[in-house]
Amino acid sequence: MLIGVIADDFTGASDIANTLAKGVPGQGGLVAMQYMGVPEGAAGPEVEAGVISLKSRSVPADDAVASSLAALHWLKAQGCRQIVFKYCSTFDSMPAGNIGPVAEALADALDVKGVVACPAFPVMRRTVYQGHLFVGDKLLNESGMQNHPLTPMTDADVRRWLRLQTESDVGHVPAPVVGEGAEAIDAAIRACADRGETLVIVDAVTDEDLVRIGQACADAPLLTGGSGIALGLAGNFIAKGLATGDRNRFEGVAGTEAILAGSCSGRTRSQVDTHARKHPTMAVAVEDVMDGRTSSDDLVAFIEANHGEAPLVYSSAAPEDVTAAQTRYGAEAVSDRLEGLFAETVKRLVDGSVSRVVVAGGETSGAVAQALDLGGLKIGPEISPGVPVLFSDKRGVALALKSGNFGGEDFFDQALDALAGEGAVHE
Ligand SMILES: Nc1ncnc2c1ncn2[C@@H]1O[C@H](COP(=O)(O)OP(=O)(O)O)[C@@H](O)[C@H]1O
Ligand SMILES: O=C(O)[C@@H](O)C(=O)COP(=O)(O)O
Repeated sequence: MLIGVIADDFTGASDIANTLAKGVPGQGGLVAMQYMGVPEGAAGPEVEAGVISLKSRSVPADDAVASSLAALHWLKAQGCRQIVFKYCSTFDSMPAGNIGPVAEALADALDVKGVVACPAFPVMRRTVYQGHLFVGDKLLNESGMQNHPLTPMTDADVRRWLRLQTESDVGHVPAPVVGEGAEAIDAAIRACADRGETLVIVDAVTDEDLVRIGQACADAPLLTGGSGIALGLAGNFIAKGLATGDRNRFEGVAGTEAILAGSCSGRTRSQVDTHARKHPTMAVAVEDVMDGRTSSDDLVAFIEANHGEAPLVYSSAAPEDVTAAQTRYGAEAVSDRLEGLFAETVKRLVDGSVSRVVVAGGETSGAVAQALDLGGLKIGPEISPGVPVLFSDKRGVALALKSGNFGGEDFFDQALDALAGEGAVHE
């Protein structure tokens, strides 16, 4: 294994696994495998990029640090030369963490300072400029992310947000330096390290910026960021002759299907509305779940009654409804119950006949994937930017784990087709 990734959620893990597997146009990428938590045995010898999915974004900081260090330990034991800590391109975190504490703990363990921190993902219009994170032309805190149910992002200055979470000061490499190229970036990062800054926010507005940053960090033991931070990394290993540019092949999975949405992002809610115009959908009301009137029996029955019709169950709701539910029952209690409901539902469906599963929402995907005994997931073709086909040889199941904010309007149809081996849009 050449490169090891510690991802703080499951959709984020498949996002960066996709980047590493896609690699460089014309040159190919790395043989990538996504693991659900820290695996017990050793990785297969063919794996060049191992991506460990943790559910550490919204847990207490100490727990996030402990699971990330366990992941680091396993990845180092597989021979990884470079580690990436992957978090969300919208920098999802609370003022108390977990991005800062985990990144600093990994840096300490690897004895390194001047570690890049760059959430930019230009293809999804997340850019970092003057240390501020934008979604399209909106500052992060005006992009809708200020309403996130678990990690409301109320400050777009990621240097200031990260400083709330870190022990040492946070450095910054501005866009003009990034534009100068790998050498200038490397020198600027070294200067930050010399000042004792453990983490360094690096501006990036385009994919080319990210490739330059990746090249500057070819020998860095640790990088942190969104999936964009990996854009140049597969190429570094291929250029050194350490990787061949091969990737997994995927033929498609036949069988019945289920779609579950627990994301409340604007994008997912709009995808749900679009899907509902053509397919059977079931809305899951929080109060019915909390009061025990809706259980996995209802969801399983609905999906099974609509096999072949792309059935969708969703709890996705508008910000005012989310706030009302959280005020009434408590945010953690609502998330726990909904995630538990989706997890139990999928477990029962996959134990039955379902073999194509699409999930919207990072935390929701984490709960669902943990409930299934999937083993390592191979990375197949890209369905939509940041969302690849995943397939489990162990269970004969193909999945798409979609970040709430990712995918086009007809994502759910597109994903089911791709899981069947038809019509994946990118290679
Ligand atoms: N109607 C709802 N009210 C309150 N919380 C909800 C509702 N529906 C889903 N949630 C919770 O909100 C969280 C959404 O997070 P996540 O699944 O990561 O989506 P995203 O990818 O958009 O961040 C989950 O914990 C989910 O259980
Ligand atoms: O970086 C990203 O935007 C995604 O890979 C990601 O982490 C998404 O998280 P969720 O929106 O919670 O699914």
